[in-house]
Amino acid sequence: MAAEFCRLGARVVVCGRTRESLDETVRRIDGELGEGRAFAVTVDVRDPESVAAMLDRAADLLGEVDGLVNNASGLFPIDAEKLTPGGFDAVVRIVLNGTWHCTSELGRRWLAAGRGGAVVNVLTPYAWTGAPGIVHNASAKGGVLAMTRTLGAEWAGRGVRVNAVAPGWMPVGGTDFLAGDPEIRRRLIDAIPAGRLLRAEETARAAAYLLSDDATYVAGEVLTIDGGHHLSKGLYEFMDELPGRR
Ligand SMILES: CCC/C=C/C(=O)SCCNC(=O)CCNC(=O)[C@H](O)C(C)(C)COP(=O)([O-])OP(=O)([O-])OC[C@H]1O[C@@H](n2cnc3c(N)ncnc32)[C@H](O)[C@@H]1OP(=O)([O-])[O-]
Ligand SMILES: NC(=O)C1=CN([C@@H]2O[C@H](COP(=O)(O)OP(=O)(O)OC[C@H]3O[C@@H](n4cnc5c(N)ncnc54)[C@H](OP(=O)(O)O)[C@@H]3O)[C@@H](O)[C@H]2O)C=CC1
Repeated sequence: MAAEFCRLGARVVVCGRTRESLDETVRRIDGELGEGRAFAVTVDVRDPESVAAMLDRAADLLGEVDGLVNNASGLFPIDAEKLTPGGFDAVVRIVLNGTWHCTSELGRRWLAAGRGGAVVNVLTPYAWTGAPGIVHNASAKGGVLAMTRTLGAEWAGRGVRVNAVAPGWMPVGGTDFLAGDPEIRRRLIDAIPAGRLLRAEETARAAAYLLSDDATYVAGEVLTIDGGHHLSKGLYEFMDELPGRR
């Protein structure tokens, strides 16, 4: 996502807890586009003080911070009845609390300065469909959906826009196992009306639209990019088999 933003002309601070992976991302962007577009700053989004320090550093590096993408997440598949309080908390603190810490800290700064800005939260369609097997992450993403709509309305009149993208399956990061398992990949693709998996650059482009001035009248909205997957064939999957189809 950072690389695609830079290709579109942005200057970007990439954040996370692991210095090496941030530096690797910056190195890749430097190699493609030249130095000075991307910078690495470590942060733990669960810690408000770490978030404030990250935003101070981002402002030093960029001059002004115009946008924020809340992308950090974590999950492990588990039956709901086996999930401990600590396990639920661990995921909610990254996804829901982390999104709040970053958004509230930067939103306050923008409002105090009397200037606008744009936030894009990274959701998934299961924020509203639910996702058996990952109740912690689905609950947290559902919370971020409510936060997106609430702040989208609360801050729209003061130039701070809060929106979200909801990507379908991308064989990257937490789901890169998809690329290596032909059977899972085939079953997924079969269920997606668009007939293929999502490319990471497509998510980045959708987020870039919401961050851009082309979206100044878009507030509290969720842009779903899943090839129709969550709509899918639903209750009527059998319709494909009826005479006259295909
Ligand atoms: C699906 C499509 C969408 C995709 C989205 C993504 O890709 S998102 C990105 C995907 N990528 C990633 O998620 C990155 C890799 N994932 C992670 O690093 C972890 O999953 C994490 C997010 C929980 C880390 O949080 P942490 O460092 O704070 O963890 P900790 O070790 O300190 O444990 C805290 C609590 O959690 C419990 N617990 C932990 N693991 C398991 C488990 N497997 N089983 C059961 N329980 C588990 C542990 O027992 C403890 O609870 P207790 O005993 O105190 O009640
Ligand atoms: N992959 C997919 O198919 C889909 C992904 N999504 C969403 O896209 C986003 C990215 O997912 P993906 O790239 O797959 O996952 P990754 O696991 O690759 O990325 C998660 C990122 O979050 C960072 N992170 C985790 N915890 C923290 C923390 N406490 N503070 C700061 N950063 C943290 C990780 O860096 P580090 O560990 O170094 O801190 C890592 O860079 C997520 O919000 C996910 O829910 C949505 C739909 C589908």
